Amino acid sequence: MTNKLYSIGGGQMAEAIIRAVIKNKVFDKSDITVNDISDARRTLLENSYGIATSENLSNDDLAAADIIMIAVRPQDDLSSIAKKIKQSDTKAAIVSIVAGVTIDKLEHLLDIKDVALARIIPNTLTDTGFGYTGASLNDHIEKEQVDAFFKGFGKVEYIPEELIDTFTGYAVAGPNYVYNFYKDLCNAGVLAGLNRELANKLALENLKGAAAMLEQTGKHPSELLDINNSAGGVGINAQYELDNSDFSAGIQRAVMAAVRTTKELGK
Ligand SMILES: NC(=O)C1=CN([C@@H]2O[C@H](COP(=O)(O)OP(=O)(O)OC[C@H]3O[C@@H](n4cnc5c(N)ncnc54)[C@H](O)[C@@H]3O)[C@@H](O)[C@H]2O)C=CC1
Ligand SMILES: O=C(O)[C@@H]1CCC=N1
Repeated sequence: MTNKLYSIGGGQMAEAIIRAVIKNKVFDKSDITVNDISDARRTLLENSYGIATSENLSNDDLAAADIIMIAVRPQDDLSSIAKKIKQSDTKAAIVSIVAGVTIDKLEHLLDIKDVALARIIPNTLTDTGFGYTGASLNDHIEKEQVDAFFKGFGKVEYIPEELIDTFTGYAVAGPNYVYNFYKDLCNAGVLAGLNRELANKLALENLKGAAAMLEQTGKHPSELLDINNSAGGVGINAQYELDNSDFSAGIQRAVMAAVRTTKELGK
């Protein structure tokens, strides 16, 4: 792929995407430019990845791009950014990674006739090859314009836009729930008397192994729990305490809060 990628915003998520697409040879570093208002971010991106950066949005850069990625936060000045994109007369496909902001709102802000637009929600697992990006396309973009780019930083699931906030709170915030579970499991091991290193190692192995069991067997977790919990035994006693706690509802409330916040941020 020899296209040019121009990212407006070079924060944590843009950096993770850029690192992956360079590593996976979807873009050459010489074909990537990042515009960011932060001196510190521009310096870090130049030094770490050898890509070009710019402090201001230039018409020439925007016009030369094949893909323009909007990677600022929902609270940032999207309106001025959209105006500058329009002024450049660019023919680039616009890809927004901004959580919560709808295609309708983006089309309205950009005010470009038949603009080719994708709203995506990338996953932070970009370095691992795991993690789905959720992508919704408007009526003027061809999947082929962006598919290779999206696959350059993980897996992609094309979904109707009405699902994208749910996808964000559930799947994109998903590693957070797992990190929390891992943290608490490790602490439980330390509480029970294992040293930190051993507790962490055993918990990580179990996370990977349990995921592999779910994937390989295709069984519902309740079936696997039935195998593991012998009558009157260790597992069923642990199960009783989990069932008697806020464990299930806590996870479900957290996901619902994440979905709700995604919707609120986009307003
Ligand atoms: N961090 C995450 O896990 C995920 C983030 N996102 C979305 O990605 C977007 C960026 O998130 P992060 O990278 O985490 O935030 P961040 O705060 O690390 O990055 C935002 C960057 O935009 C720059 N910026 C702000 N206003 C600007 C402007 N007018 N012109 C140019 N640059 C400007 C800031 O200096 C900063 O470097 C957000 O909209 C977020 O919803 C989407 C999926 C996951
Ligand atoms: O918390 C955040 O801002 C990002 C956006 C979606 C998931 N995490």
